[in-house]
Amino acid sequence: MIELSNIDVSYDRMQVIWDVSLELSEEDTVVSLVGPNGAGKSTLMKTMSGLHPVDSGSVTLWGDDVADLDPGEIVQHGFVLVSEERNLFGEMSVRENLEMGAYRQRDDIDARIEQMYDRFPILEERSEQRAGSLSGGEQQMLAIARGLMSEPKILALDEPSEGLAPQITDRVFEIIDEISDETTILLVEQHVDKALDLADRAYLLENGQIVHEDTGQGMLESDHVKDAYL
Ligand SMILES: Nc1ncnc2c1ncn2[C@@H]1O[C@H](COP(=O)(O)OP(=O)(O)OP(=O)(O)O)[C@@H](O)[C@H]1O
Repeated sequence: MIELSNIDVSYDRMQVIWDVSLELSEEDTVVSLVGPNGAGKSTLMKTMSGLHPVDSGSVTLWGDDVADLDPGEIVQHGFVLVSEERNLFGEMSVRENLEMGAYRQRDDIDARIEQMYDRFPILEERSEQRAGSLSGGEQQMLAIARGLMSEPKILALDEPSEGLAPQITDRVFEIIDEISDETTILLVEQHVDKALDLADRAYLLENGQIVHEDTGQGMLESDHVKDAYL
């Protein structure tokens, strides 16, 4: 579905990604990208969603070069990024935020909102409330639900548990597990143990390079990962 081939990425003249190749296929449920702060995980996600260009190499979605697509077309191709910042419309209601998530696909919006309310009952309770007034956990659920409104084939989640209490974090991981039955998840998470536990495959990124690829379980058992990240 998505393929990165030998990509290099820089900010101004500082190179932060070096010769990275990875792919996600229809068979994947959860693919986790782990590594220390500053390794380049968010940058890779931004590159995949067309928000940051590559210096060399290519990023393709279903065979089309991402560089030739605008961000809306990338969503239509089935790749949605829920970034760390969540980017909700704080002054708009929960329901309006969900409607915005479907801006590229206006059919059956009400039915899809109902599906989201079934999966996230708290959002139905808060339906008419301003998104900005929700708790951190509720905002994260809204950000995920809004991402799902366009029925992506790949949902990329950048640090979904950022700033959340442990109990809410556990709920967010349960939700990711549920969603992964229908949608491939690309996950970046500071809770490395949880991210690997859910993952069918994982990549370890250090200093902008992929240094290890394995199953989630294999990575959990790796001495290097255990020593450095668990
Ligand atoms: N907008 C930017 N301008 C300049 N440098 C940046 C920018 N964003 C990220 N970087 C740098 O690129 C490198 C990779 O950052 P990135 O945020 O992708 O890492 P990360 O693995 O997601 O880390 P974290 O877990 O801390 O978010 C870091 O050295 C970072 O300082």
